[in-house]
Amino acid sequence: MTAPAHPSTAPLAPEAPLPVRDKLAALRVFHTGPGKVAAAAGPVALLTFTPRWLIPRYAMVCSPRGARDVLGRTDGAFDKQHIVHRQSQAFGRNVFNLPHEPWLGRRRLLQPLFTRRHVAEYAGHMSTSAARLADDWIARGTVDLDEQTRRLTLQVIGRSVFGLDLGERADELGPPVKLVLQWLTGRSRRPVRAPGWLPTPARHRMRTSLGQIRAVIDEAIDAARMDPGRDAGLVTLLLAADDPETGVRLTDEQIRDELFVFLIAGRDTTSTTLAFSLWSLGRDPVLQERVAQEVSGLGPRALTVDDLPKLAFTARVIHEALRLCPPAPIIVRSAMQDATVDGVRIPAGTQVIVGAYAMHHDPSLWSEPELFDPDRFAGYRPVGDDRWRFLPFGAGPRSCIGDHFAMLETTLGLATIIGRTRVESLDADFPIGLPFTLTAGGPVPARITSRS
Ligand code: HEM
Repeated sequence: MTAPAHPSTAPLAPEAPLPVRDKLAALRVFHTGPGKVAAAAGPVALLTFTPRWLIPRYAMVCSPRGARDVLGRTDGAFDKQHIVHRQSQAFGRNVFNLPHEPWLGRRRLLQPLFTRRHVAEYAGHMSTSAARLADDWIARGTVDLDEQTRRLTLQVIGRSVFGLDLGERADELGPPVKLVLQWLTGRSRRPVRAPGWLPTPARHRMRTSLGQIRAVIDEAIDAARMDPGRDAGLVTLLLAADDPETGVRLTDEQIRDELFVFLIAGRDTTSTTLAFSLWSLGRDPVLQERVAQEVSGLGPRALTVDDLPKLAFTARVIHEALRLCPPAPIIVRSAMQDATVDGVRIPAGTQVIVGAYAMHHDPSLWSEPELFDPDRFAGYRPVGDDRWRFLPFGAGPRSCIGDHFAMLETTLGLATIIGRTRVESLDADFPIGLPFTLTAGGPVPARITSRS
């Protein structure tokens, strides 16, 4: 896309007319914060603090045009230099956190591994795992959808990405993954912190967790290298991948860093989407019946990637879950130069927050935004600015590389579970928690019965 009007001709974005306390709260409560700033100051607003040398200036962007002007830039004008990206480099430099220049080649190398065709090759494990889990739920009677979908997605990532049957170890990996995410959230929400060399208990716990995760990753790389012919998932493709322009391959350390981010970026996001979808259907028997009927039309067998075109309503349920409960409620960048965003100027050095959750809940962009209505996505083919109002996977050059993988997993997972079970949500609210990605903040209890 072309760059918007030159920033020197645009007026400076307005400062949000809010007390410091409310500005800080808007930064800490990732999902609803940007919407509150937009209500007070309009779709693009600055949050300036003193002292300026200690706390950077922020901008909140909550309009589709604003999102386009930030996320659509292909020249690195809004780069991944935000504190969250720098902090996450403690876990390695990967396609998620690399700045623009080194990112270009890395994404070029990885992109072919995430096309629909490739994903279909290594990501077919969802139905089997989901069917096993659903039968276990029926035996239990009552389950916590949050805990259970986290287990499921870790199992599936274990098989599809690492080529490992994690079995019981999937449960063991849950706590270290959670701790690493919590550490990252804590660091990015606190502008003032202990110096890097200080051995705090939190750092010690984080390093231990990191070691546990890395041990599994190393095991996956070794196993794939020893037996390249086996069904070893994405890791096998990573070992063989090269940059289509330069022919350069990834080093073992780079492969390890990429696998790490696939685990961190792909686990809680997909599990929350599944948990929220199941909870929503568990509150609405009519919608749930429509999913069940769609699945029963396919016959009593394990679902495969070829069934996706026939699971259109199930996919709409997933989209609606991603709208109401986007696992990435905000998308953050740093302005590397002065830039025009939705007609106003954002100065270089500003930390920019695009409010995806705020736009997904904006009544001027969606009718009855709080209503769970999957049919709003029937025939949804957004064009022009409209396509920037729905950002579950981000947008522009740095949009989610795992979007096909995530849609495949969640659609097959939801269809398989609803095809076998009736879900009745026992709580009227879905508890929102915020450890980095938007996840459930507590148990999501549901009563499960068999459909057969
Ligand atoms: C429902 C599931 C998922 C959601 C909602 C989601 C959401 C997102 C979003 C919003 C971004 C853009 C972040 C930004 O612009 O700063 C992103 C980037 C990314 N996601 Fe996902 N994601 C999901 C699943 C996955 C999976 C399964 C994987 C890997 C297997 C993955 C890997 C990544 C990576 C590597 C990036 C960085 C891409 C880049 O900067 O080039 N995600 N994701």
